[in-house]
Amino acid sequence: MDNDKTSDGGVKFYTLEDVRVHNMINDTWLIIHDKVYDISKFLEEHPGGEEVLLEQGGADATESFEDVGHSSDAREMLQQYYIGELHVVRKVHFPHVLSAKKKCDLGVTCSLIKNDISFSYFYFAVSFLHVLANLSHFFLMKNLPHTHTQKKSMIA
Ligand code: HEM
Repeated sequence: MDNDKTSDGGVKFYTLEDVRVHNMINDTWLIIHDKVYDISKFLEEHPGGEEVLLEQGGADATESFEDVGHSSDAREMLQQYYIGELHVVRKVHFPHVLSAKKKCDLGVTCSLIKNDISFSYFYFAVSFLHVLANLSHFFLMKNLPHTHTQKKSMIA
């Protein structure tokens, strides 16, 4: 079963994981420019042969598609096989974590996330210590003249 999501506009979104399993004859999906195509019924019709399409099955074929220099007719043909968009995680705060999450969604190793999160904590801790050091310095400086006059009055 595909883990596809439908937005308000009725567009379906697929992750790379969803697309990856459609990599066989009679069930071939491709990604071209972040759009997902079900080209199962096109394999035999492809002027460049079905082999090249099967090789790209379940994957991002943007580069191979562009390398061939397909005609505008070929680009128009694509539309009839369109089934949805590649799911991309929206960017908000914490760019380290989100970029790692996106990599994870796109099927690249997720272990990077842990490193990125610990880097965020490390960055937070360093900033916190920096603020603490500045505050201590501020209060120390504020109290110094006071200590000095105290010493002077003690001597007198
Ligand atoms: C669903 C996506 C695709 C469509 C609709 C499509 C369509 C076409 C069409 C109509 C042609 C005839 C030449 C032209 O009009 O440009 C063609 C040729 C060709 N296509 Fe595709 N194609 C697709 C994907 C791919 C991919 C992913 C590859 C990857 C290698 C590829 C490789 C080729 C090759 C090698 C030729 C032969 C070029 C030649 O003989 O000069 N195609 N394709």
